[in-house]
Amino acid sequence: MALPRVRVVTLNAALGPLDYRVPQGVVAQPGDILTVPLGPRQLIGVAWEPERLPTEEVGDNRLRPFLAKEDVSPIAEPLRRLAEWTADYYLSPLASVLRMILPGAAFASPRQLTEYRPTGSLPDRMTPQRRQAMEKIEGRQGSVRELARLADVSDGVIRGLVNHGALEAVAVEADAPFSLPDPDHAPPTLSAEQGAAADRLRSALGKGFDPILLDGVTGSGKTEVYFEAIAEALRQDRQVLVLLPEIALTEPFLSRFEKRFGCAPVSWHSDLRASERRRAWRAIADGSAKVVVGARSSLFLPYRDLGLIIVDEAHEASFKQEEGVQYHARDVAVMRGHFEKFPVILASATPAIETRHMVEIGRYDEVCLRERHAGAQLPDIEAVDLTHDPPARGNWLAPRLVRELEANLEAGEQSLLFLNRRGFAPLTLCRHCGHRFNCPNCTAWMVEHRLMHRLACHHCGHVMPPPRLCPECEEEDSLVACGPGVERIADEVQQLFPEARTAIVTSDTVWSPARAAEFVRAMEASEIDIVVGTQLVTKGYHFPNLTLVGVVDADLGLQGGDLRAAERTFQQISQVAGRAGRGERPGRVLVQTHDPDAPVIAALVSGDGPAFFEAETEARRSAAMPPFGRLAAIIVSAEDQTDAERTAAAIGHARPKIDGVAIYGPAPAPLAMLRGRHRQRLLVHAERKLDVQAVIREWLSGVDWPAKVRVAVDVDPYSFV
Ligand SMILES: Nc1ncnc2c1ncn2[C@@H]1O[C@H](COP(=O)(O)OP(=O)(O)OP(=O)(O)O)[C@@H](O)[C@H]1O
Ligand SMILES: [Zn+2]
Repeated sequence: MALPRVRVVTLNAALGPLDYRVPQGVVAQPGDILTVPLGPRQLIGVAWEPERLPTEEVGDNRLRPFLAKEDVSPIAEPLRRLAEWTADYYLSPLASVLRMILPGAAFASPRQLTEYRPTGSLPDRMTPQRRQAMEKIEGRQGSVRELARLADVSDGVIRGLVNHGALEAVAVEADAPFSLPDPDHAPPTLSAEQGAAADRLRSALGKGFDPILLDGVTGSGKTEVYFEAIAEALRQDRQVLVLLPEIALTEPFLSRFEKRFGCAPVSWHSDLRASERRRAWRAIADGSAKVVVGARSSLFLPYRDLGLIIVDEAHEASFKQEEGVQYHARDVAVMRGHFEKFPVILASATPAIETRHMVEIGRYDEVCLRERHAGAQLPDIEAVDLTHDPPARGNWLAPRLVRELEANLEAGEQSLLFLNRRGFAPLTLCRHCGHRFNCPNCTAWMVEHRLMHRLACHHCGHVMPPPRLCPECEEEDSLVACGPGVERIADEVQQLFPEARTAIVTSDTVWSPARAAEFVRAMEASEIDIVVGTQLVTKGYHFPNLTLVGVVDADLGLQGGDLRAAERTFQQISQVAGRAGRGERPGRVLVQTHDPDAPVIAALVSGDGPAFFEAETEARRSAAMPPFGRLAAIIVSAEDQTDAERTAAAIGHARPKIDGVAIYGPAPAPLAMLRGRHRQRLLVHAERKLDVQAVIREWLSGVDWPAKVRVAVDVDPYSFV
């Protein structure tokens, strides 16, 4: 008789499925999480249905027993199916998907652990490193390793601070339970329109798969309305996941949630400490974490009884993961609802063409909110033609916008200037010889950050101090900043209105939920008059006293010929415009452009979004672009240029000749070098009905390449660099 055996997928993407013997007296079912031996190592893996993962059978005599069954809930069948679907669709190893279900922190730490926090006293001897550490740590708490990483110092510096009494140990109970949100804590009084929408969402709960687009203008109360769906899920004792596009949005969400439900939800994002991660993961898996709010990585966690997913700001491109498994969290959220049979709500004021199309063909239902809450009006949008009304020399704000800022300051109202560029200037060059500062690792300019006093590459993070001499011609003080970033706009505002209180809001200044909370507090306390920010401030926030929005450069996003450039510009400007006039006073929006006749600008000004989307949709349809056709990018990269070129050429050479598929390239990717790797790209354009993954899988399986070359496939790409 054959020995009882189990097939295991480990979390190591380089390994295929492995078979183990089931030790006597133990039962192993698909989904169980096991510790298995591999040579001298121990690995975590998941038991899987053997018939779904065919592999070469190992004889009974070579079968080793697995070591242990982990004391956590097994991965349920629908989640196993979702993992397989994700791996297949995005052409990724199943192991890489499992790593998102079972992140390291889930098992690592013990029940009780030690963390450290500032005591308030400083050591007698203050080294620059110690000072840096204490500044960066601020009021935070974490393990030695976490604080060291946070402060960008060695573990030794942190230990030194502990020994000198500047940091003290705290014992943390790793698995303390979370509070339960109360669906009846403080329900709002909904308007008739909101009430009807909430009814529709509530009625979807507990009845199976039901994807719904919640399409409501900015400030219409989408959040209030989907909170009612959350309340219903809580009454049915199901778990809920709310996906947000950025962790900076988490904090305002938490406090709003707490007002409605009496306690904060469980959050999951990259800023969590290991202890918080373990605690959240365990509560998610045992079902005691009722409502989870998180970034896209929270989508794959093993919820015990998920009954609803809400994707807020569902049009946001940041839901697309650009590394590892290159999945789109919005699309996988819908698939999760399909496998686990629950409703999925996509909330947006500017839904993506892909999502609208799903509504059009009847796959998704649509619920609309057409009015702002409490009679607030949508702001007027006006174009400022920079050709006719140019800014003063060396400045970036047109006289018309400056006058409006002044009027707003006098009226004691807040203003927001939007420019999607971090730093002071995107390009630095030598006025004497024309030398440009490029990143040594990337095809990109070094961006000047005056606040941090350095030049930085936004692709790889390479930094250098701004040199006094030009490295090319050695001319002194010859470097000039070209073009504006938010810091430069903030400088201009300071010069125009020295008395105004300004704040710069970018990922450099608001990098954590705590920072975001501080920004919200300062805005609400009217400690800020003018905010200068990147896309980080365009969504989610609700500041009633914010009445003027200026878009510094509406043409910026239209450069580069990206498939979604116009759509994204429309979404971004509508979103940022939507921050204005949310309270009692009406808002106004000035959009600076060199091309007021461009269809996207004209549509924003006339308010005719539907016509713009229709024209964009038709353009996509006639070019058979997504969602009417399919795209996939194959990126070949290597440290050595010739290696990358050779493999790309071999892949190009083996290209399949199939009706309905066009293959472009290989050619150097627009970002020809990234993090020190040379990149070649092929683009696959296929008819909608074609199984493009099967074509690519078959194609690449016939080509070999050296281990130092990386070949990544990006299915449904959002980035074309
Ligand atoms: N029925 C209601 N009762 C009380 N306050 C409400 C109600 N509906 C909306 N609000 C308030 O109006 C403001 C805007 O609502 P909310 O943020 O939910 O809109 P939104 O559609 O999600 O906005 P956006 O898409 O612009 O982020 C919030 O401060 C919210 O608390
Ligand atoms: Zn770089």
